[in-house]
Amino acid sequence: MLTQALTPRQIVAELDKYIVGQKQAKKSVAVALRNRYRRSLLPEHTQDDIVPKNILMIGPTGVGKTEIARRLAKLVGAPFVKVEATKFTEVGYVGRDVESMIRDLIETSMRMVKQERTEKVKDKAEEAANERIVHILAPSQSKSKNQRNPFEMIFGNNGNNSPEQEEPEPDTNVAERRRKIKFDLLSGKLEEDIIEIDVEDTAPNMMDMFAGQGNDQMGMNMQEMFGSLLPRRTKKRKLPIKEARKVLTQEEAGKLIDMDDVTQESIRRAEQTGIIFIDEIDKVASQGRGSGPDVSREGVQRDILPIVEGSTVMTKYGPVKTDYILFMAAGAFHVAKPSDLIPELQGRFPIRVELNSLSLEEFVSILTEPQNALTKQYVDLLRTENIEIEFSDEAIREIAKLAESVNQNTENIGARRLHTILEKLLEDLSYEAPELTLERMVITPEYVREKLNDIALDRDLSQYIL
Ligand SMILES: Nc1ncnc2c1ncn2[C@@H]1O[C@H](COP(=O)(O)OP(=O)(O)OP(=O)(O)O)[C@@H](O)[C@H]1O
Repeated sequence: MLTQALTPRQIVAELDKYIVGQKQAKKSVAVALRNRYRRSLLPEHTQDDIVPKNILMIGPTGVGKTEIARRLAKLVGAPFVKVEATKFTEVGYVGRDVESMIRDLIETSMRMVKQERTEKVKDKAEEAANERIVHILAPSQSKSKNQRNPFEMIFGNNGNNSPEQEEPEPDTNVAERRRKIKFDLLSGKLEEDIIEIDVEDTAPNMMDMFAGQGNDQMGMNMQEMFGSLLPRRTKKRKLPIKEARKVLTQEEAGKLIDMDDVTQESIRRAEQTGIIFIDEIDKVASQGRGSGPDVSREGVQRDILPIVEGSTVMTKYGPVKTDYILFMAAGAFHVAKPSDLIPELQGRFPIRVELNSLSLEEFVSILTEPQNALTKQYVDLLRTENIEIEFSDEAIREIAKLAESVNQNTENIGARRLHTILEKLLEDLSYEAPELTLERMVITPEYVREKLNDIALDRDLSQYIL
């Protein structure tokens, strides 16, 4: 993929568009990604000797760890999943469940590839869908007049094809009618007309009901395994033509896409470019040779280890090798230290980066600079109600200060605090917007104080509201 050829500097520049600060972390992930590209240029036998160097991100909550990983994946079109390591310590989880992260990755990969392929055949599929609509609106006379024997349709009629048994050509009237309908259809005249179509029935069937839970854990599914042997069930639905076209286009696209190819490409992409983000890894680090919870925490690390070291996981799409998947683990490490992880796992995450707590200045930048900055989002949303809001620079500073002080006085949740504060700040305006007649509104520091001071200064209140 072309974007993989981005230089580390270009990758950092791309990340800068969305994430404020955290220079070191951006650099490290950029290098890890570039190394992957470098590896792909090497001869195959050398490639196999080079394993990706996984990254351990250390930093408090809400400072951009997940955001960096997610943006990186998006940048290069890599399948991405995030899991919480603590999930595997929950009651009911057993060792093999850690493999679900690979199954989730392959599902993500399948979805991406399927979507891309669907996009490619979209025009053709829509054409076929239109053709089907025309045939439904103007069925051929032969079928409607003398329905063929269904057995004959399935088994043929042993070559006894006498001329009168052959399906007559649709007569010129039908052809003419179809031509006219097609013209109306394509010029958009029929969009609201109701039409009845046969759609595939996706409701669970008896096979699935008998299959129970066990198969699900293997990532298997009876319908998928035997689906092709069973007759496809359809049901009739009445829809406006514009909706029916969407359904039929999906179906037609499905016929045009080579699913074996999609599966192979998805596996390749997950294996070679996949990124798995394992959050809260510090929560499964154990201190001292404990018993009870410590044992289970160490157990989770031991379960994760083979996946990170490189192994093969069975999925319903086939075996998936984990050797070249890029793993990023993250944690606050307030109590446990990276050295409390089992040594083998420490060795698999040789790149360590620290992410800093965000400063007041950084809060100001987060509010205004990223392409999807929070204040821009609210401006866009309220514009749909014909209200142009504008945040004065001082108001932004006031919001940032409030966020910082609430973080200090309650729990420090980093930039996430900006989300809750802004939501509260604009709550009344968002509620009243449809009835307001103003066209422009400037959010001033006074407005911020008026809306938020009472809550922000009251520790108990802000714990619940902000
Ligand atoms: N440096 C940053 N620049 C821009 N936005 C940020 C930054 N840090 C955090 N955010 C915003 O805060 C939200 C939470 O950040 P993120 O999910 O990256 O937290 P995290 O560090 O991974 O914490 P956790 O480990 O608790 O998930 C994101 O949705 C993002 O919008």
